[in-house]
Amino acid sequence: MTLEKTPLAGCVLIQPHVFKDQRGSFFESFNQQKFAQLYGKSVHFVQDNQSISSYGTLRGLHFQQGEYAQAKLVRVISGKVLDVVVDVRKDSPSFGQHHSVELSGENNLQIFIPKGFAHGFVGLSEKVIFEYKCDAYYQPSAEAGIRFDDPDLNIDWKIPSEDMILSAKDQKLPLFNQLEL
Ligand SMILES: Cc1cn([C@H]2C[C@H](O)[C@@H](COP(=O)(O)OP(=O)(O)O[C@H]3O[C@H](C)C(=O)[C@H](O)[C@H]3O)O2)c(=O)[nH]c1=O
Repeated sequence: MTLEKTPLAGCVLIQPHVFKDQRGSFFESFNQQKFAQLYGKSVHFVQDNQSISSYGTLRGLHFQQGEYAQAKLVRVISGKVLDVVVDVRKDSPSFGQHHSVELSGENNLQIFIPKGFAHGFVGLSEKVIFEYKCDAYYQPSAEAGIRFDDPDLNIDWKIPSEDMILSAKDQKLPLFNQLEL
């Protein structure tokens, strides 16, 4: 397992070590002790989520606020996404900046997203099975979000807008400069 920093403080990429043999492959998708040794801080996840999306499905940008803020460890079990995180920590040097990375069932790459980030992804393959761990429980009353096409963020989602599939909720999310953080 190796860890690589991103330009956003606290947000890191994790590359598990994949064991391959004549049967196929194996890797530890999460190991609390190894994570803490590499990251320098422990994390205690309490909820695992899975979503299945078709090509063009864009989920996000979402985050939970206050005491319900979630750190997440996200990965793609099969398929491919462009995963995007936005730093919404007002006191952060990278406040308002975003980082995107391709996660896939092929590269097994994971991204650890600390509390204080909005998160979203768009499906780049025909079908995506997406799995992520959260260190705080789902709390609908604490949900917040940013419109995917926010002009200040200017995120390149890599697919034509006419291919995008969004929930009614996500289509009505506020712009970044309308957030009360
Ligand atoms: C997030 C969540 C949702 N739900 C229920 C609420 C809805 O009835 C249904 C679908 O929820 P939603 O449309 O918010 O699902 P996504 O658009 O995939 O939301 C996720 O999208 C981005 C990528 C994230 O990082 C967030 O963790 C999460 O907000 O599942 C639950 O019961 N528990 C949960 O933890």
